[in-house]
Amino acid sequence: MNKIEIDNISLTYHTGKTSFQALSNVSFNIQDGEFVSIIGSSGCGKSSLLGILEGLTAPTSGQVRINGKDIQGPGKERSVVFQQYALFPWMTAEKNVAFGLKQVKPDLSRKERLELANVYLQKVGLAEAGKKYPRDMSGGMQQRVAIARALAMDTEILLMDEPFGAVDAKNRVILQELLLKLWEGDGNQKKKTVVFVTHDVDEAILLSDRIIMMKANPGQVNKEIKVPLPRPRNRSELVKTQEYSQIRNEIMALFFGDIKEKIDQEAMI
Ligand SMILES: Nc1ncnc2c1ncn2[C@@H]1O[C@H](COP(=O)(O)OP(=O)(O)OP(=O)(O)O)[C@@H](O)[C@H]1O
Repeated sequence: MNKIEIDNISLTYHTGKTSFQALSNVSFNIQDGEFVSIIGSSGCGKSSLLGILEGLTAPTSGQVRINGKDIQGPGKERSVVFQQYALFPWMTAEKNVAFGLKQVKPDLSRKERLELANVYLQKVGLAEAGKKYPRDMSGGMQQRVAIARALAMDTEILLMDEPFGAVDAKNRVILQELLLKLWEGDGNQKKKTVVFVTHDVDEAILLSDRIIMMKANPGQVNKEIKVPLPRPRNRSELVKTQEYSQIRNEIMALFFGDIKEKIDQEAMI
């Protein structure tokens, strides 16, 4: 079943007298419970597309349907994790997580919200950090809180815009493993539909069922690439397989094709 239908989306930004077409005729569907990454060179419109899925940006033309209905703005079935942790600095970790719950589970009491917040902080390895403020946490810890907040909201769809882009290499690997473990679950829970924007090819292959490669000027879908690697996935085993190398090589060739013109132009300057 299609969870998300992106139907011929175009987006033009207008700034003063100038206009810029960021997206052109973007169409693809995302299945219920599918993990889809959007990847492509800088400026190809990945964040713009995610903003449209979030409901904060209206496309200039085209439609996005979720569960078969046109979206009219942000909705309770979607939660978002950004690159910058977007935590409220004046709230403790548990209150940041509980705040997200207030919007989607208004029937819970304050005490119940804080309890649930702590359950999710525990899931992301922050059982002891509930009373800490963002200023007292590392970037990696803050991003765990942001993930806990999104997961605690228990929305059907999780939109993630380069969520590990601002953390160091070691924490990036740890957070990728954590997300993979939480999303794959133990096979008994219903999987969330995830749309994950990244620049990192290996991250996209490790996590995704399918990768949407975009290209720039204007932003459009270049190719959809299936990632039929078995789950649960193990990074160290995966990278040794021929299938992994094939997918990686295909993506790198597409990337290079997209940026070659720019490299050639700069070489002539
Ligand atoms: N509010 C805006 N007004 C005008 N132009 C914009 C606006 N937001 C984005 N753009 C332009 O639209 C294009 C796509 O931007 P977007 O941030 O969606 O790309 P991206 O693929 O996410 O880039 P990156 O990987 O660098 O984050 C870029 O050229 C950008 O400069």
